[in-house]
Amino acid sequence: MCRKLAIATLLYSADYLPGVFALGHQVNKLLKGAGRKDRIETCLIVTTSLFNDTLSDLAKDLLNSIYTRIVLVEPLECQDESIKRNSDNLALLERPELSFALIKARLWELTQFEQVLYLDSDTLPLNEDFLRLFDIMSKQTKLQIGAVADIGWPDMFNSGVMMLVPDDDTASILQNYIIENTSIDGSDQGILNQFFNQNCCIDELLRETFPREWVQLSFTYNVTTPNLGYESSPAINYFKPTIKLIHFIGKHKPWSLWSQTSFIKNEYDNQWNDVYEEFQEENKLKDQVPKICIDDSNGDENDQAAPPEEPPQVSEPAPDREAKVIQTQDKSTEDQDNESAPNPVPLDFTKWLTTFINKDYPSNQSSEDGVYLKESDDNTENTNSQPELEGPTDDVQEYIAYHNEINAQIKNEEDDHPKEDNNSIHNSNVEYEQKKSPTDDLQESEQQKSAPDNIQEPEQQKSVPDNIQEPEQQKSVPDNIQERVAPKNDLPEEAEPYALVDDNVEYLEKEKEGYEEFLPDVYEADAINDEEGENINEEERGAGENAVGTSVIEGTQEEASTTEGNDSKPQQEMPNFKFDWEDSDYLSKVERSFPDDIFEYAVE
Ligand SMILES: O=c1ccn([C@@H]2O[C@H](COP(=O)(O)OP(=O)(O)O[C@H]3O[C@H](CO)[C@@H](O)[C@H](O)[C@H]3O)[C@@H](O)[C@H]2O)c(=O)[nH]1
Ligand SMILES: [Mn+2]
Repeated sequence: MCRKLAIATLLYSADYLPGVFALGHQVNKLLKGAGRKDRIETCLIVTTSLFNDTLSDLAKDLLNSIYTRIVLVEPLECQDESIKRNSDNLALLERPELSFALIKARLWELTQFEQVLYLDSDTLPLNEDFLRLFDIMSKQTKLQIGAVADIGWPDMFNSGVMMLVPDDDTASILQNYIIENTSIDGSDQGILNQFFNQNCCIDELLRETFPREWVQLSFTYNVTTPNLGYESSPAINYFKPTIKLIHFIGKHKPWSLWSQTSFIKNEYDNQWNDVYEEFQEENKLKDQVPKICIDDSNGDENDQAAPPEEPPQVSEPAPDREAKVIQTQDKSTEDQDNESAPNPVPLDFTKWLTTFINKDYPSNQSSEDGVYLKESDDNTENTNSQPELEGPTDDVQEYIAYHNEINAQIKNEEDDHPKEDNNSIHNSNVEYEQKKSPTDDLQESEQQKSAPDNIQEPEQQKSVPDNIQEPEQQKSVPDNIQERVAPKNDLPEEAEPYALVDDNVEYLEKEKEGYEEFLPDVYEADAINDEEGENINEEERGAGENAVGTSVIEGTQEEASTTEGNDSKPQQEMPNFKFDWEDSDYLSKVERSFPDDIFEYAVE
């Protein structure tokens, strides 16, 4: 009998895409190395509106190539109420963007799998040994969760790495529990602990009958960093060879500018960078996605070019999609002579976002619209829910607004300084994109016919509607809630979200000619044909598999970095990339809601 296994991660905002890319890339590599690529699926849980409305075709294409299954999910029912209820606790965390992480509760809806290893997108497995979790927890029951103690409160688990058994009943009960209870930390970690962790049952009497169980795993499966408490601990040296996975908790992720420019670098940040670099190289993104560097002398940014002699692989100019992809390369390719820039930063958030976010999205939306608001509108009758979604919504709006502003700026600069035509393909694409008209949209719609097989994979099509139409789940929701538009009704009959996916892919298909080389070759339609044969029946799954690894310990190693790659070559004269608003008091207005990276980037 086959055990259907998956490694899943989550994405509900575009700024975590680097994490999702790097993680997927690394997991694929390790699965391959372990000879388990055909036995364990890689699954991305992504919010429908983010995927359909916000991500660029390039981003979707990459995600499709990395993950064997992409599951589009709608916000939880009563998300607004839950977020509101949790807002005070979440404020203590100072991480408003995490309000939406409650959507992790949908992981238990992935009943197409018998067991799922969930990994936050800010995690990085270091070696194949992390796959041992499937062995350690091979007898896991649906009432158990396997996780590592959190360093903040070790009687609770960290929800960035979780072994779970999907189950409709559990999913339904959990989602009701979320509706009715306030999370300790205002987000998923708190509420999942309250739901699964016996330690969170502070009434001794009730604890006797606590129905679920946290199975504590070795810290080496989820070594969180930064971890100041352990920073100078010799334990890190002792346990280092046993560490299987690193988790970059907190506001600053390895891909954020703060991390990139910080003098103090964690060696694991560097490892993450290596993986991301490799991902880019394998997918030929280096020529597609611009970089910047930070000029330390004046704080201005300067673009680092993709080599102009290696333009995208097309000789014919200007399909729409390509134009989108190339759109931001104008700055980075113009006037470039391939100098290696000092202090290269792998991700230019501004341009990076314009590459991976559907450029049409912001311009088609009113400034009041945002990703989260849109989702909220889709799922509730309450159209005034935006204040409750303040954090993420504002963030998304802000960076979309920012992104528009940058585009406008770039365009102005182009008008002022017409490009030298040493990159005619790029330039023509840019112009093409900027001239994009309604006619182009018509052309796009013509392209929406046959999607590639991988997307039409029936299982994948099934996954969302099945999950969302789960009748028990509906039943168990209180009446007042049920009257609200249930997610299943918002996912108009299975095809609609996929129609959108297909549209995008279809769009790719037509353009594929120019991108063939670019398209990664890692997609495997049938990832699970598993004969692992462990044949574990539900009943046989005894409780209390105390999967405890032997060693529990360790935290972080922060190391002063040798600022590698900092070989300051003289900068080429670059257009002034400082914006008017930088001299105004604009930043004082936007500081509150800008994502860190962008804010830091702007300040610098
Ligand atoms: O804007 C966001 C924020 C989060 N995520 C996803 O949600 C996960 C959780 O967010 P993260 O920033 O990783 O949270 P942590 O800093 O790791 O904070 C802790 O607290 C969170 C809230 O309880 C838990 O979700 C985490 O697992 C736990 O490690 C991310 O990895 C992403 O997969 C997004 O897609 N977009
Ligand atoms: Mn995390």
